[in-house]
Amino acid sequence: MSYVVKSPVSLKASIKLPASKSICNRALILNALSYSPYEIRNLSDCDDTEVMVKALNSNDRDFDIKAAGTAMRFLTAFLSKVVGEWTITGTQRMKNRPIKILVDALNSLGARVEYMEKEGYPPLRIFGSALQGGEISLAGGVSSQYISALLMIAPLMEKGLTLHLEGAIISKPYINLTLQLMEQYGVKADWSGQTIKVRPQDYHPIPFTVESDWSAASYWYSMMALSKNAEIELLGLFKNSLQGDAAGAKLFAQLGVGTTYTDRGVILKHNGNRTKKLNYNFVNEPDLAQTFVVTCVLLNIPFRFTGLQSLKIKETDRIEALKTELCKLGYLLTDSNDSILEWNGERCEPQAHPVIATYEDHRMAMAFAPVALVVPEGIEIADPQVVSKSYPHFWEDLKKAGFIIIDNG
Ligand SMILES: O=C(O)C1=C[C@@H](OP(=O)(O)O)[C@@H](O)[C@H](O)C1
Ligand SMILES: C=C(OP(=O)(O)O)C(=O)O
Repeated sequence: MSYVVKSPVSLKASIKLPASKSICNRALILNALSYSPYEIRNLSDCDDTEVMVKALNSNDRDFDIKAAGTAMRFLTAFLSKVVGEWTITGTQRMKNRPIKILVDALNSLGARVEYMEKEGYPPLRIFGSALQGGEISLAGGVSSQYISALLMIAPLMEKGLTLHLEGAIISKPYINLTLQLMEQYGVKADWSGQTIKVRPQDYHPIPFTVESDWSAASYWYSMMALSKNAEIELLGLFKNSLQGDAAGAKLFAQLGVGTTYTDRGVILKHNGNRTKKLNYNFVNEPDLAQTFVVTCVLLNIPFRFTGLQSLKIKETDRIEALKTELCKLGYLLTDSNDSILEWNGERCEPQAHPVIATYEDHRMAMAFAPVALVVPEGIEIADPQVVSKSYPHFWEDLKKAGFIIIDNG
């Protein structure tokens, strides 16, 4: 299946963005750990949140969390402290996304988690029991989700938890997000340098409403950056967001998009600024990298993006995927050190009728959709349904904004 996406005559939209799946999936765990009587408001209907809701509400012992990294990591930790025997699996790709650092950590804190197939990867068999906790060291440079997963169950461990993070810490804002939400549910932690400490404490339930997703907002910022005339309002976003990807607004100011905050969201306007080259370290906002790579080449702005080391173990190897798909459009990117992606303006022969492959990665589909604004015949995107991982209504929202979307079967 593929969609051909064509530019609107004029791009005008007021969009209710999906709720942040990162916040939803933390709030679901914290609601469960606090035995909350409250239903979370504005919960996303995206796949990654639906698999969490289903797992937490079911009487099953075997869970399939599909492609959701957060659900795999958070539930592995959560289930290891719920008495019983559980299994957890996911898509073929999930079976190749590493989880050893988390499993080793849990096992040394008193849990029993075993591999069912390949050592170091899902699926897992989990024998849940009360956890002792204590003091451990773990690498901070592979995925922050391991750290968030441990932190959320930490106050319920007998001795609490002291985590010494080794080496560089990637995706820090997501660890902050976890700690801030834990604090809203009444649990305090201390983070100083490379060490995070959580004493034994109880969670306290609260009514909770989820903010809109700043990562999803980035695709609309990209469309604004690529349009001559556009009016875009995004609802449910806040300036003082808990989400690290809110940093995208500042970065897009260098690509010509200004942000005005209102009491119901943001309004995007052209600000007349456009940098000649963009250098940025995405270590804190890895999910924004694809948006900026595609937007920059289309604006003819050379870039050097560093801090991309986690992109290789996400929904797909995003560095390879970006290079391959942009080559189809005539842009030659180079990568180095497994963590740097650059474009110095080099071009290659574009394909006559490119079809953008999406590699089961929602962000490949969404980052490439704005290409429609610069290519008169539009852009064909394969397997467009992948967006349901985080933004199920993405294509409907594009239609509302005036895009023409043709289902090519
Ligand atoms: O904790 C989270 O909600 C997330 C953390 C990040 O992953 P890594 O920590 O693996 O970089 C991010 O890429 C992912 O989309 C969501
Ligand atoms: C990396 C992502 O998700 P996850 O790791 O939770 O599967 C993402 O949404 O870009």
